[in-house]
Amino acid sequence: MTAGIEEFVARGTRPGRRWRTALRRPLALLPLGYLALLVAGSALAPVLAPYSPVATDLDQVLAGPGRAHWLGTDALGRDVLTRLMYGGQVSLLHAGIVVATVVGVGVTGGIVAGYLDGWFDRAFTWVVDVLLAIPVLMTLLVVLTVVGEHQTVVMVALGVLVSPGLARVVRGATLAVRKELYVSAARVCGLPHHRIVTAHVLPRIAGPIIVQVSLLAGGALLIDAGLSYLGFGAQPPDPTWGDMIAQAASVIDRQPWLLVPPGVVLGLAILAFGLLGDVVRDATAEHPEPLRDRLHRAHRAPAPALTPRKETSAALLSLRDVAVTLPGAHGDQVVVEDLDLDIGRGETVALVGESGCGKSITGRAILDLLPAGGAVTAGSLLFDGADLALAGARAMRRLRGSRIALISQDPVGALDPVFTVAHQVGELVRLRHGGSRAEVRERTLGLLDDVNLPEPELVGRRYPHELSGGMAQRVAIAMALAGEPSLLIADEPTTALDVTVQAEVLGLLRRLQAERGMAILLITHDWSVVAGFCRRAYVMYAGHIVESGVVGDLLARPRHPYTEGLLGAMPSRARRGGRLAAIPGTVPEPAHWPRGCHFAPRCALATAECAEAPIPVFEPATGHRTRCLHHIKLLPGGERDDRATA
Ligand SMILES: Nc1ncnc2c1ncn2[C@@H]1O[C@H](COP(=O)(O)OP(=O)(O)OP(=O)(O)O)[C@@H](O)[C@H]1O
Repeated sequence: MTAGIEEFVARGTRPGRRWRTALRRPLALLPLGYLALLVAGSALAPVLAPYSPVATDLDQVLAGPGRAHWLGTDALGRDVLTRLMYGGQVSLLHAGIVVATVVGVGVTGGIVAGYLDGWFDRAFTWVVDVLLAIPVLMTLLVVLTVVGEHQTVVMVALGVLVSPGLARVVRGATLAVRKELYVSAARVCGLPHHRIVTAHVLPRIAGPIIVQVSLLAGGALLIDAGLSYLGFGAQPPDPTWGDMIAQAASVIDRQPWLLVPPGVVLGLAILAFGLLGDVVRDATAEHPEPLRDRLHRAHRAPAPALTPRKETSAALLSLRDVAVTLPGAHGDQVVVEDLDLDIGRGETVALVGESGCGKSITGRAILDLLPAGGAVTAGSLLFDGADLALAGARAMRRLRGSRIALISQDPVGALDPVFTVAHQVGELVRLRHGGSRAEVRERTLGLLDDVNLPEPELVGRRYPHELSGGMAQRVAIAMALAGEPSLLIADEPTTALDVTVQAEVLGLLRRLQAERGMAILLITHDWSVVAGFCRRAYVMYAGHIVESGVVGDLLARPRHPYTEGLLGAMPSRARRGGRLAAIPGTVPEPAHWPRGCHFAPRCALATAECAEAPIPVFEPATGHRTRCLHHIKLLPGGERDDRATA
């Protein structure tokens, strides 16, 4: 891609620039200019208006437009232009109050509810539903009867009454953006909530909000005029546009012209707000969706040689008897149970198993990023000696991204599509290390260079949709490294990449781990990745760790039928010309876990006692554990040194 095209793409995708360009179009300039004229005319009325708004001239009653009175006079001989200017003060102020209330109540509430989810969202949705059931006009009339003379209160009440509709739209939009991987990634990186909302959520939902608010502003002007028309607005002799229309209507048979100035001014103001909304909607609609299905570049590179790993025995992360519960269709459901897992400093450990076994949920439990309603309901999660389960949300936020980082299987989705690579990496560098612009830039480029991105400056200027899958994963790794974590959780980091790029990314992770002494928990279902990358592995099945040990031992002497079945399904282990062995059946949903061994219904070795009670953990060899009653049968002439550890 040439620099010119890149510049064009960048110009086309950055929301701020797109909006500025959109707002410079004639279609936008016209309503903007008109509204600016109205605001300036009203604000400067005391200086610019030719007469006093209440000055009467009974010799000039119902005069048409002329030199003395450009827009004529009303039934009391008051200057129409002057009253239009002063009337604008009231009408525009009232519309402003309604809009401010809607933004304060509806927009802010909708964003907070959609972003926080959980009990606040449920309570907010309930309140919104109740408010939506209240008839706006009738309630407004009641408010007018009670506090009619306090127009500000009336307008605030109107704002509150019309807020629920917008709150729902905003909540829905925020909820959708919140589920985007790049928002989760921002949370994993430890960005504070207010920064995530302002930098990553708001830009994505600002379009619909502005469209709705501009339409509401026009609607508020109309309602305000309607109330004045009905005599509920500001009291005479103060002018309002609605009151001027009402007075013109009463003398329409004597001077029809009198209806034209306030009618046209009001009508054009409503039209201007509507047009502005259209322009913003068009600008938003032109925003291209990120191209997530970009082709990955395949480079024919030899598999990187294994480099020695720095490993020590001291446990950095130690999980004991951990249980995780998630909300299910029939109430809370245990999805991870009785889980023990250790990772030493600088160690690379795999968590391996089929889809749906609970690997990702385990990773998310460590990061305190469980789905809404999920919780660690038993056990301890010690990280560097401190229990994460007791750490509290604030401490976890500080820990995420700095001491523990995450990379996921969808690197493009983990990047915010509206910011450049350098902006996103730089944001984390600034958060973690502070420093001047130049220092942040230097560190950012250093990180991009560290992850082997060619021409870091050029890549830094790109947007996520301009990256290949491999490049995006390198950027995600650079972001994870920004806080110099001591533990990196890599959740299927190479699943979405083609084989050659997979090898490059694994090689990169291996180099970074060796250089930085960082521990890695690799979540995967791919034994070839485990074999080439990890020292130890935990095999997970239906919420249980069923076997763990040094990878070489697991590959050579699996002690659980599930591990044996998984290894048998590896293409590299299949006999030439033979069929791939597959484990019959599928992983059961947590609601259908058997009482005893979870694997029993799919296991060829299962006996009646497997189904009777939970299976204890055995340690047939030092450091090699299995949750199988029949593990001896897996070794011809099996060893008889079993010790139950649980
Ligand atoms: N947001 C959620 N709400 C309720 N249940 C969930 C949620 N996410 C996952 N689960 C359930 O938790 C269990 C474990 O899922 P998890 O995603 O951890 O599996 P996994 O082994 O990582 O699989 P995959 O490799 O497909 O991600 C599954 O039964 C799944 O249905």
